[in-house]
Amino acid sequence: MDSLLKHMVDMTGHRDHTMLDISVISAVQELACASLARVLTLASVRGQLYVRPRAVVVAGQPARMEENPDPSSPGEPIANIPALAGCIARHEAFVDQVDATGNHTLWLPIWLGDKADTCLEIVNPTPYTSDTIHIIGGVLSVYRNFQNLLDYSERDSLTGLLNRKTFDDQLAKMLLASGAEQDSLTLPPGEQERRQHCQEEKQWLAVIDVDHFKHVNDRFGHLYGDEVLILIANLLTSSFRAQDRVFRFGGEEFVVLLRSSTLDNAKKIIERFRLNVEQHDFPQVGKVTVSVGFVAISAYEAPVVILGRADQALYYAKSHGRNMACHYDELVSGGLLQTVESNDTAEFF
Ligand SMILES: Nc1nc2c(ncn2[C@@H]2O[C@H](COP(=O)(O)OP(=O)(O)OP(=O)(O)O)[C@@H](O)[C@H]2O)c(=O)[nH]1
Repeated sequence: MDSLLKHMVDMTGHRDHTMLDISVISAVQELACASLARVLTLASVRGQLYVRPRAVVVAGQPARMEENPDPSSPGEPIANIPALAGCIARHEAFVDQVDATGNHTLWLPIWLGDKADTCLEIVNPTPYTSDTIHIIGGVLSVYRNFQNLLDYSERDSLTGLLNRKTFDDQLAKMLLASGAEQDSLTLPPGEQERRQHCQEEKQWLAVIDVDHFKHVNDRFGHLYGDEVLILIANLLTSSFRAQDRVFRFGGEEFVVLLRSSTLDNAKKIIERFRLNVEQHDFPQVGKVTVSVGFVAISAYEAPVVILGRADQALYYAKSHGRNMACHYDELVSGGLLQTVESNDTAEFF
């Protein structure tokens, strides 16, 4: 009982999804004396469910996050794990399967209404007692409630997108990850040149602003204005990829962090979104357009500098006709934007 309480205190002491995941699998692994426990993400892509591990703990070792080896892949099709696929299809609380080596795998989806986007997987050489399943079920209920609470504090209440506060945390994490990656690269002779020729995958930041939104509010009223923002949030979510992150920054401004993309792909994805908005028929309001400014994220630049550059490209789009996406570096190299270095940051004129 002491151990259970200790885990509950630990779980509810976090303000971060990653730490909460680490904390829940550590608790479950210890309470079930499991050889392995994982937190799985269940992602729906074009109507198909995929499974991807996001945290793992092996008995005797500390829990750790699982890096996605291929960010462009949504994971393993759930059809490859028939027992779990059946459990999800039947909306069951758990399913237990014994494999050829005698190991028992217990899957417990975290249901929120009729949707489960997280599942716990616990592997054990011996069968689970009903007491163990009961205790784990209780831990998972606390986990689910706490996850809900974290979601609520991280999201914008109108659109359901991630909010500005979450953006600061996620950008800091992205900068840390890309800094570590860049530092670990010791390029052999010739590789530097080769990389400059082929397009490198980078992280990108895009700032999106609805054009003439004040006019929408003034002409149709705030309720229709709000509906436009919700529909644009939906178009953002459907136009960008599952590994990208979409934020409402406030008002009619949105920010997207695009992960691991070449310049050509980043352009294509952003342009696809801009066109999706242009072609959408907004009820009552009719046509709405957006302007976009985007820039590559560098681990060696302060967040305020990166954001400032994307804003400058957005400002350029706004003042040159709107309904367009502008790439900061292209504007600078084309002589359309000028930067002057001052101290260690760049300023614009
Ligand atoms: N309906 C609604 N309107 C909002 C919300 N937040 C901000 N606004 C409005 O968004 C409008 C933004 O107007 P401006 O900053 O002048 O920009 P704009 O009219 O889009 O013009 P450009 O950006 O230059 O194309 C203001 O009228 C704000 O009141 C919101 O949550 N809901």
